[in-house]
Amino acid sequence: MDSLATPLEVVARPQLDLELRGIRKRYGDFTAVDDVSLQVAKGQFVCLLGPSGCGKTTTLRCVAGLEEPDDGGILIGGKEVTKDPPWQRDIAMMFQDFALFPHMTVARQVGFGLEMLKKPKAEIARRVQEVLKAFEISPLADRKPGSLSGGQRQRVALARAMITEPRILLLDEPIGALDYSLRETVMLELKMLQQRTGISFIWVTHDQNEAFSLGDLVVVMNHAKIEQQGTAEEILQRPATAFVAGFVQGNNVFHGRITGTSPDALQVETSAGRFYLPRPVRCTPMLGDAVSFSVRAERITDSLSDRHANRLSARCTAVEYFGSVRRHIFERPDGQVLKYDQFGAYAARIAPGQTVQLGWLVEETVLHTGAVA
Ligand SMILES: Nc1ncnc2c1ncn2[C@@H]1O[C@H](COP(=O)(O)OP(=O)(O)OP(=O)(O)O)[C@@H](O)[C@H]1O
Repeated sequence: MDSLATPLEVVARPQLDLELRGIRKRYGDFTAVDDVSLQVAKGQFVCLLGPSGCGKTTTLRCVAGLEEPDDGGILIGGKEVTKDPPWQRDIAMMFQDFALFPHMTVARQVGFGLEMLKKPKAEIARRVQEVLKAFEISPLADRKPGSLSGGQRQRVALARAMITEPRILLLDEPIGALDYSLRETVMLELKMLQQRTGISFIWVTHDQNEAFSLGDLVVVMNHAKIEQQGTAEEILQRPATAFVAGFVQGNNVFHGRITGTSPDALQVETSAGRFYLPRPVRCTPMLGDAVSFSVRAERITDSLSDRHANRLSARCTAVEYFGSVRRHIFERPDGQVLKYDQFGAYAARIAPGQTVQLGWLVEETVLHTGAVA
């Protein structure tokens, strides 16, 4: 076995489908993936989420064996594969453009992976029939990709990827090319398929709705690094960094300095005023430290009581109605913009132009404590 570039001992952990140990990939002077570590449990649905260019696809290509990392190690099913070619890894890959072969029939296309593995012809024919049936594309068996709709092409690409029953399916923006109207149905189907087959999915997307509704584990990347990984709820409710808080929908992010500490609270001075935060358990910020924190738009209220220690006044500049929520946008003279969401079924109370006192509880304020794995 090749030794890993990291000094870590290789310990087989068969319960993990995938383990990345500090992988790094450079193109000349540019680092596309920087010290990325990740553990994917058996049958997990993992979404790599982040803005364009943050390194999601490069990470996926390293797992696939299409790129070789400069440092770090990759284990699939407990076996080190860092230098193995793609076909020796227990994976399959599906791309955004589906990468179908234009001159091949659907049936041949779907069986291609088994042909490459030199399986007997009779076995290939039987498996192709089964898989075409499972993906409800049997009537398309003799058609070529050019005559298929986007949704049909997507099914063919998926059937082709899954026929070899890989341990891990790598999907790069797999529904990015589909109409919006189709996406929700396809997402639900894919989630059910993933759960039924127990194959781990590593799904790259820049769409947070996709990531949060599908992923058992969501990995947020920025500038080649992992900023935070966790469940959708952990990331939405406890963003670890100002980047994550700003990237996911619905957070108000503040920057300031610590001006007071007590055993259970921190006092932070910002351009929008003084605010109070629960003192974190795992780190001890010091007086004068620069910090950032956030509060979610639905945690804010304009019905204030003595309990709302965090308050500010701001002018409403816009109200947007989304059905389930009514979002108010506020601005302050110091430039701080604030989002305040009300349950959409409630009657409108605030109109653009009004200046309103807003507040939230100390315990609803989240201090960003840095990258969290
Ligand atoms: N072969 C290459 N040579 C040079 N730079 C590259 C190469 N491949 C990727 N990069 C750069 O590495 C960075 C990360 O690219 P990557 O495709 O992994 O990002 P991404 O997060 O998947 O973005 P997107 O969502 O736009 O696909 C980008 O700045 C990209 O230009």
